[in-house]
Amino acid sequence: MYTNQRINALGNRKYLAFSLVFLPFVFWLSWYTYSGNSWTPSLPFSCRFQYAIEKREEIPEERKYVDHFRKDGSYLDHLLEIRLPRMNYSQPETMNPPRRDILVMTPWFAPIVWDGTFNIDILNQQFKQRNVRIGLTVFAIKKYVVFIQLFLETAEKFFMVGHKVNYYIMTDRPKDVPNVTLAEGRKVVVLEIQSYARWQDVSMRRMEMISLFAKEQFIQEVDFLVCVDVDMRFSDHVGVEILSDIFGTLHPAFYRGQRQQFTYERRPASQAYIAYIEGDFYYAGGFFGGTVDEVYKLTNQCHNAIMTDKANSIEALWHDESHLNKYFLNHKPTKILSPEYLWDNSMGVPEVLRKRRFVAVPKNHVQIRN
Ligand SMILES: CC(=O)N[C@H]1[C@@H](OP(=O)(O)OP(=O)(O)OC[C@H]2O[C@@H](n3ccc(=O)[nH]c3=O)[C@H](O)[C@@H]2O)O[C@H](CO)[C@H](O)[C@@H]1O
Ligand SMILES: [Mn+2]
Repeated sequence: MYTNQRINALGNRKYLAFSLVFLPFVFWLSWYTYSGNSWTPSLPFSCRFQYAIEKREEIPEERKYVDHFRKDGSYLDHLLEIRLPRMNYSQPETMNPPRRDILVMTPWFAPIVWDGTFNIDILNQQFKQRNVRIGLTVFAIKKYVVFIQLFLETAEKFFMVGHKVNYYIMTDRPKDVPNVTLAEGRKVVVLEIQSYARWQDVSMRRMEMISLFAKEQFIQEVDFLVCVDVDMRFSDHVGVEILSDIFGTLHPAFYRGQRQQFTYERRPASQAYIAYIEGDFYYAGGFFGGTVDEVYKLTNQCHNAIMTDKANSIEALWHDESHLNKYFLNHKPTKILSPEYLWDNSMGVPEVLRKRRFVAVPKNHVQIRN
């Protein structure tokens, strides 16, 4: 019975004609899918490479591994190789750590960056070979434009020297952005944004602005974002040792403190609420960063939390800084910068601080904010 039916089906001329047309089509489809010569596959397996092609369009020849993949059919065979040249440096000693006076590693294995704990030559080689592009975002709204000149001049001396840098200056006064001579591979990008009446809102809205521009622009132009205050000057090396997926900085006033003393937001009604029995460190609002993806997540989430607070008529004690601290409680940073990276000379110079790399410029708060 079954056999008869099959013979009948095979003998059906309509079925045969259909197979003759359909089977070559299947062959053609598979061939183009795997060779990828003239037709871009839209099947799921190719999605991440499609994404990579779009994201990496402006990268130099040696990084276009995606094209190799499409010709040769193997992604793993074309990963970027980072190969250090022969170098002369002192050996790391397992039994003799370079610093014993400070914590250099968190319990979740994020390094804490202090002078003497890293070799910048090794790191520069690694990041140079990745052809890393860094975006430095800084806001200068209203009178704060006066800080730009010193900020940029000192950044040219100390910030990511030898690497590609975009300075993203967000301001409501684009005409007041001074002209500063920049080294090769570095540029200023002025982004005009709106201003807010209260300085607290100016400070908090940075989260919104960074997340918006991260999505629209930064993701296409840079690999890492570094987001800082503008009322600052660089006074010593700040380089690729700071880069990691997502990083924060120990606040100069609290790095020795107990968690109960941290000025976290303590009202449960706020989205930034942290209980007295919680918290690792107190992070400063004026210096954080990471990959564009991670900074987007951080700023977008902090902005949403700020908006929720606003709808509930509550404002966190230290504004964006409170929300940043809440974010880092639940999303541990993958690297932490010591207060060398955010210092205020009004706090003196403790022995533990071998370098002051990025220092607050004294300001008259009342005058500059009004
Ligand atoms: C070094 C540090 O960790 N600073 C943090 C600290 O305050 P600060 O006292 O350092 O705040 P601030 O006056 O520097 O304001 C923060 C930033 O907002 C921008 N701005 C502010 C006002 C204005 O009229 N125009 C303007 O452009 C500017 O980029 C400035 O650097 O706490 C703030 C929240 O309360 C922020 O979290 C800051 O990042
Ligand atoms: Mn500041």
